[in-house]
Amino acid sequence: MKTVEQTTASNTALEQSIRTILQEIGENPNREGLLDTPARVARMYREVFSQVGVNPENALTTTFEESYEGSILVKDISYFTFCEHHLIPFYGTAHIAYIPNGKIVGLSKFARLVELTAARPQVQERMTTQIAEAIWNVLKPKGVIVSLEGTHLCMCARGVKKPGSATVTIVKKGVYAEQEELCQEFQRSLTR
Ligand SMILES: Nc1nc2c(ncn2[C@@H]2O[C@H](COP(=O)(O)OP(=O)(O)OP(=O)(O)O)[C@@H](O)[C@H]2O)c(=O)[nH]1
Ligand SMILES: [Zn+2]
Repeated sequence: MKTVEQTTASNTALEQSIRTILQEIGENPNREGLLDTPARVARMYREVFSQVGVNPENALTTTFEESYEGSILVKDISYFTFCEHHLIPFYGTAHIAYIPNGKIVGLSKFARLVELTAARPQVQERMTTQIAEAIWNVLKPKGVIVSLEGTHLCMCARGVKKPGSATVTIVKKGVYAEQEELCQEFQRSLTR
């Protein structure tokens, strides 16, 4: 846990770094429109990177015993995160399905899990894996499948400039890795 003095010092260091970036791109950080920008961007970074180093499993602390034998799908969970290569957003939707093995979790916790993995510099593959592994480790289900659709601004707004391109990642564990028909059922549910 950081002390107030340490937090203030690192806030100041973050603000100073942002001021330096403004100077280095040829801007005048002292002009009126930019005066509050370093503090504002520092606040934003603290917000959007608030879960750096936090274990994704922390989102799944409350579980319930339940003998449900079917699959559970929570789809279209929107997310915003930041590409760790360029520190600009990628965003999209997450779809999560699992087949429990005596233990379930509140539905909102999947959205919390997505939020927790999103609030840090990310790559889409690792975010997908972190979500799947947290569910696999905590609920010990028969199977879990996680799919993320992502639009990467680093591919749209700069570099190759390909707006409209989308990236899909899928991680399967347990029976989803073994039984193709379960994956097909998952895919069909997404298109309904
Ligand atoms: N695999 C993967 N790559 C990503 C993700 N987000 C961004 N990238 C890619 O990260 C790569 C970084 O490549 P570099 O060659 O080091 O950086 P760059 O010169 O800016 O690359 P360009 O984007 O091709 O201009 C780029 O190809 C991005 O498209 C992600 O979530 N997963
Ligand atoms: Zn990027």
